[in-house]
Amino acid sequence: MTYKLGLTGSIGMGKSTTAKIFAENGCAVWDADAAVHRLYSQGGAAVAPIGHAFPSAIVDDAVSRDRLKSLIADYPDALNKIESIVHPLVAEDRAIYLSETEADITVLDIPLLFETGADALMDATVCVTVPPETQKARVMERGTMTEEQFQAILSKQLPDAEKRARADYVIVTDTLEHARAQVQDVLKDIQGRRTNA
Ligand SMILES: CC(C)(COP(=O)(O)OP(=O)(O)OC[C@H]1O[C@@H](n2cnc3c(N)ncnc32)[C@H](O)[C@@H]1O)[C@@H](O)C(=O)NCCC(=O)NCCS
Ligand SMILES: Nc1ncnc2c1ncn2[C@@H]1O[C@H](COP(=O)(O)OP(=O)(O)OP(=O)(O)O)[C@@H](O)[C@H]1O
Repeated sequence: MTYKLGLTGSIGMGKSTTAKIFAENGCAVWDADAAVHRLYSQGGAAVAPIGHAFPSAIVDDAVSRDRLKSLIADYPDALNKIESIVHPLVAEDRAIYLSETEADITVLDIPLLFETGADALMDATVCVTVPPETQKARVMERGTMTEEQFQAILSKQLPDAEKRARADYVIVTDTLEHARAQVQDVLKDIQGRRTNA
């Protein structure tokens, strides 16, 4: 059975970039945000239930993220309702992926790893981190969110310090070289433990 390595970190901390480095080192990667993109697209399983709860969120038979973001800005509680629809569908997508993968190690990029209790299903966990000023600058640089939207998402996430305390491994994503070296250290450690087990 594949070794399940849960990868988390707050918004903009470097999960996707670090997941890519794990993939370059031979790991399979399942990405929760990418699963949400599939679920929201035409024919995706979230389109009907989101449309039922928020008819204005549907554009061209798909869930519009821009419409969702303005709904959340107007009604902050909308995010809880969206989560209650989306999270079970994401968990189903993950279970199917895990049952089919033949990789030795699978990295599961899950922003809400600890918040949703998915950490209990993992063999080990990794938290990516940078100082809060760097985090905010990186998110704002993308230009996809207002400061209010950033704060709304941040307030839904476990604080960075708590994630770091709970994770088995911490990777500082200040530079790519540093992140690559730490990914290799994590993989060496896991492989060592598996051969000694
Ligand atoms: C709020 C939405 C419309 C924003 O879309 P947008 O494309 O601008 O941003 P993106 O999806 O890339 O999210 C940016 C960051 O915020 C995180 N995030 C998204 N939703 C949440 C949430 N409900 N709670 C905490 N963090 C979240 C993402 O994981 C990511 O790290 C979208 O993220 C969404 O529909 N979220 C609800 C589904 C969900 O809970 N996803 C989290 C992973 S399962
Ligand atoms: N090790 C690193 N060195 C330098 N820059 C990095 C590193 N890791 C990530 N970044 C930069 O930080 C930004 C956020 O990274 P990334 O998209 O990987 O974060 P994320 O945690 O997946 O974000 P989100 O939570 O919004 O999905 C990007 O601009 C990326 O280029």
